[in-house]
Amino acid sequence: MDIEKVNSMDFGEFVDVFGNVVERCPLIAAAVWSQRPFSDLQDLKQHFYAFIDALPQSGQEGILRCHPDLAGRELQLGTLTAESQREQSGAGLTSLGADERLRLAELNAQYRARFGFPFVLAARLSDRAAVPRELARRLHCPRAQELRTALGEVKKIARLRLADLLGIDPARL
Ligand SMILES: NC(=O)NC1=NC(=O)NC1=O
Repeated sequence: MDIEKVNSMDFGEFVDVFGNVVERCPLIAAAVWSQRPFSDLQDLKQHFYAFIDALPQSGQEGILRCHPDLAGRELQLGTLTAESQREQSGAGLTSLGADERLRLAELNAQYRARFGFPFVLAARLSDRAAVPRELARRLHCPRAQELRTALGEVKKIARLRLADLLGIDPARL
């Protein structure tokens, strides 16, 4: 998909296509649509990032809270979005042993208890061994730093999802 096609989309089509670039936050795509026309595909991505960066902290934390836990209840219940299901299974999180799943659940609970939002990481850039390691490491970070780190992961997820939707290599975004 090229930038002319993106710029030609009406509101409904744009949100249908890009509404889950940020997990369960179609409002972001709705807001980005009003910024068209985009000069190129990188500019489109930058507008998603700029919206996230411009939010007050409460809004940024709200974005994190829209993310399902890694290897959590939604994965067990099969209620993940298609993108999240692909990302989590791609990281091997659908084939964890009971002890691995329990350890992740415990770490996720500790993380959420400490920060008040869920642990977010770009699962496609990680794997079943790295996820608990990263979670355990980030659990001890200062809150302000951890919020920045988590939003950075949201942007990585968004870039990979955008690249999929546009049919291009993520390195080009
Ligand atoms: N809590 C999370 O990090 N969730 C997720 N990361 C991904 O890459 N996909 C998800 O659903």
